[in-house]
Amino acid sequence: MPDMTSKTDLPADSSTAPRQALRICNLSFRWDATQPPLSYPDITLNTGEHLFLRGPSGSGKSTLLSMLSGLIVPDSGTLTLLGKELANLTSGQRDRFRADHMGVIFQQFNLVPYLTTLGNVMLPCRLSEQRRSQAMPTPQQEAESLLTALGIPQSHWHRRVTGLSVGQQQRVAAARALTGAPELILADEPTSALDSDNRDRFIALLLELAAEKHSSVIFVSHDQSLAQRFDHRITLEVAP
Ligand SMILES: Nc1ncnc2c1ncn2[C@@H]1O[C@H](COP(=O)(O)OP(=O)(O)OP(=O)(O)O)[C@@H](O)[C@H]1O
Repeated sequence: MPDMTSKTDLPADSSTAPRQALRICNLSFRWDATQPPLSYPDITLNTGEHLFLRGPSGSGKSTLLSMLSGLIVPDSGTLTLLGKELANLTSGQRDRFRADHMGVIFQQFNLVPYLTTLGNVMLPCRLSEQRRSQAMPTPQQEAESLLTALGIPQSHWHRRVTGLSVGQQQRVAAARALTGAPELILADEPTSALDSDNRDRFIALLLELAAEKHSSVIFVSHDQSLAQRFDHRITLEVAP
């Protein structure tokens, strides 16, 4: 695997930050001892800011999201989320931290097929007391208002989520990520199944709803045309 270099327009540090959502310093990760490590630029992201992360296939975007969500731990460097150094937490504590503070939108949505649309959106509130207490005014009412904002007709709310179209499932996954106002939203290529009109509408809504909830968004995509919508942009590169 080739070395990776990266370009960023972010400051490496910001001592005047109101509150840091994310700070990455000298971060690297190696999947395999025979390969050179993936290394990352230093990043500081304040609460409520959003970051667009792009780069070619193999440049390490998904690996970074796996580190951010606490599924894997860095080999070196530090990764601090909401003031907590993730490497100092046990794997159980990282799972709890993820449930309490992160909404994740995967490329394949990862919706629970036997639950209804509403059941999927309310799931984070079943798994986290903190998310439940932040769902306003109640988990169900918040889920309904998110689904309305994201254009999912009421007639679909009590149906199994697998009966919805791909574009609708994508928006359900966004509603689930936003419910209970997590401080961080991680979105991995969430618009790959959408045409350009729907994609633009989806991103505008995602950023608007995240702003209402004061959530920071880290959005991964290959699609350069989306970059201007975000406060900050990072490009990861695979060196030749
Ligand atoms: N589970 C894994 N085991 C071993 N190597 C892995 C694993 N996941 C990723 N890699 C390797 O790490 C490197 C970065 O992969 P990663 O999936 O993070 O890149 P990416 O930028 O997200 O790519 P894509 O845009 O294709 O999703 C690649 O060389 C890949 O082969």
